[in-house]
Amino acid sequence: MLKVAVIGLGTMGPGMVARMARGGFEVRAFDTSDAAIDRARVMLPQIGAVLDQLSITPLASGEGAISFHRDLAEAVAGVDLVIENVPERIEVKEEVLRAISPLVAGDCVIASDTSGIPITKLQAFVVNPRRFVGMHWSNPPHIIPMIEVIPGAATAAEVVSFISETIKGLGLIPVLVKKDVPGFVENRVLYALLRECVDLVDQGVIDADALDTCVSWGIGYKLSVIGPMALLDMAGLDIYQSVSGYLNADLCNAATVSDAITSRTAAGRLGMKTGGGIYDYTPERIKELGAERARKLVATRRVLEGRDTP
Ligand SMILES: NC(=O)c1ccc[n+]([C@@H]2O[C@H](COP(=O)([O-])OP(=O)(O)OC[C@H]3O[C@@H](n4cnc5c(N)ncnc54)[C@H](O)[C@@H]3O)[C@@H](O)[C@H]2O)c1
Ligand SMILES: Cc1ncc(CO)c(C(=O)O)c1O
Repeated sequence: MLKVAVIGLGTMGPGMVARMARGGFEVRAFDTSDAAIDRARVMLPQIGAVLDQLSITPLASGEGAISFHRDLAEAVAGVDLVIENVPERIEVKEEVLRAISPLVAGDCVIASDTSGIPITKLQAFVVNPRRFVGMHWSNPPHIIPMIEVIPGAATAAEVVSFISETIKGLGLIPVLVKKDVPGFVENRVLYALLRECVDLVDQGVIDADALDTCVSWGIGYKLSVIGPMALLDMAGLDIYQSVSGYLNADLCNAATVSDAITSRTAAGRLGMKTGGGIYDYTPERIKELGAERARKLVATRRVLEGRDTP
């Protein structure tokens, strides 16, 4: 049985912990915050119910044990894989990786769930960079099956294979990112899209809720079935060439973050986690949205996997 430690139990942690335990791994869950540990404990049953709805059943050998830890050495002792999952600030990741690295066995693999900090940069913070790799999950991690695998400059080929096979062994989908570029692939695409969306709302081209409807029921819906490269062939490369010819130069290419975002974060409006961001949320509405989105994501995934042919 694979032994895994997840370091950081915030937005991503509980779903990762539950998903790997469901795959039979022994999972050690660590956070420096008691509140985060308590929240993760509370979330596990509801995450498990979503995994049941996805027909992601425990292996015959049963679900892996989950243990919670406040002592880092205890959390990572004897594990095969450590997943660093702390805030997306390189100074925090450096501190955590430098703390973890001397505590693990020589053959232990350390992976980062970073959203886009180059793996080669993070490799500088561990004793054995050959055993360090990017393992970028997507939110919500217990539902989205695709995980990016990103080798850094020093990552050993067998470590890439190990992580890819581990992901496959969970019934998830590893995608190899061949070059260690900032943002990897998923977030480069997502952030190009988000930059354009924020700019369109900033310019008054469309209201925020109408933009969400436009993208979700237009390209979002389509891309869930037809990937971008396949879409080019469906639309016609001649159409893409003609439209790009006049549109590319007009797209947002801002190198800075919109004031609409920076003013909100400065005011503490971070989104659902603070009760308001682009939209406002009550605790009840957050719960409603969480359940509704999980239900819809589960139903969509079941259809995409061919489990529920309507
Ligand atoms: N939120 C997303 O949509 C998403 C998706 C994929 C990947 N990621 C990436 O995953 C990582 C974690 O993201 P998140 O959204 O879960 O962050 P988060 O801020 O929600 O949670 C971070 C957790 O780390 C804990 N923490 C802080 N310092 C710590 C330390 N020294 N040791 C152990 N725990 C510590 C915090 O208490 C918190 O519980 C980031 O690198 C992020 O970019 C985020
Ligand atoms: C806004 C945003 N930023 C990063 C990520 C993943 O690293 C996500 C996501 O997983 O959905 C995201 O929505």
